[in-house]
Amino acid sequence: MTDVIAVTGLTKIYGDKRVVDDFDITVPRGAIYGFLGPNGSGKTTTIRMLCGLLTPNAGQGTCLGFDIRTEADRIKEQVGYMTQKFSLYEDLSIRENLDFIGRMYRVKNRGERVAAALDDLGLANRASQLAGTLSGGWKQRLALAACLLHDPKLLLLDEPTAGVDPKARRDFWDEIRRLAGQGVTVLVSTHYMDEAVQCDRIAYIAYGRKLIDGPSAEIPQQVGLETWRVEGPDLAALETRLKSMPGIVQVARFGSSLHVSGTDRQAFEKAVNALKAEGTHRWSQQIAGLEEAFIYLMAGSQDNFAAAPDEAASP
Ligand SMILES: Nc1ncnc2c1ncn2[C@@H]1O[C@H](COP(=O)(O)OP(=O)(O)OP(=O)(O)O)[C@@H](O)[C@H]1O
Repeated sequence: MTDVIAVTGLTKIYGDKRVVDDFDITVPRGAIYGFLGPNGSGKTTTIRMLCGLLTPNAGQGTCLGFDIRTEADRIKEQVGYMTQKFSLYEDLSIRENLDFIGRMYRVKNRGERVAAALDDLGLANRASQLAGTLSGGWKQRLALAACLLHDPKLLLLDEPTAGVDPKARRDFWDEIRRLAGQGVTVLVSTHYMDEAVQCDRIAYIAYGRKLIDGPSAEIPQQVGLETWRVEGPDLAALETRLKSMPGIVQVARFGSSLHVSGTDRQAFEKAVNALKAEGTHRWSQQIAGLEEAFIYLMAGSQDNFAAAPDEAASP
């Protein structure tokens, strides 16, 4: 089995709303697969269908070689799922939480495994502390340790670093890469661009529909942005002007420069050439990166609660 996840047509309907609509995904073994999209776009619902926690209204496929509809129990045994909200018991100690998870998964040599996890975490001397008293970064590390206790082959991480400081996020990603190097497959949802860049592949979802999917290095090309970088005086005023010009679809501030993008080459170049002719700023052509592509996609779909699905069909 080379594909750890292979599903097609996944659909989930709540009331009259298709919160996940005809979703396909293939995740190869050992990949770090980024799952991006605005709030309410259906990422959590999809993750839950993939591991058999939710039954889809339509669609089929396998996770870890097991049928997502009929073999959910087998899938759950081999998946480590880190939920968006801290899901350990705040009023149990760190050790009690790990021990409880170990029991649930019938982990062999449980005492040793829990002790090793506490050592790895650097929490051995605080094992009796209540989990609820840990800081956000430590809670996240504990949650990751807990979902690794049974040696899962697949990690499903739902916004694991939300609200965590940059150092803790970096450490977390070092650990994710180490695990992927050992052959663990990782599907991770995130809103952070610096994390998206670290993924081998990315799927972008809005209103339950997949808008784009590919190797992260190829996403900017798929989005098709032409980009220029502008430096010079009074960028705020220039930004306002640029935003009102036809052909310009995005103006993003990057430090002391603006990255100006368009998708219709002719209209875009006409706008850029008019401003360049004024001679007030330095213009240099830029290859659009994942960051520009991501800002563009996010801007096009904003928050999924804010508009009707038909308005989100294209970014
Ligand atoms: N049990 C449910 N009943 C009704 N609607 C639901 C249910 N679960 C999720 N939804 C709706 O489905 C949509 C997708 O939610 P989901 O949590 O999957 O999105 P998400 O992309 O994970 O969002 P976020 O980034 O905010 O976590 C939302 O509009 C949500 O309100």
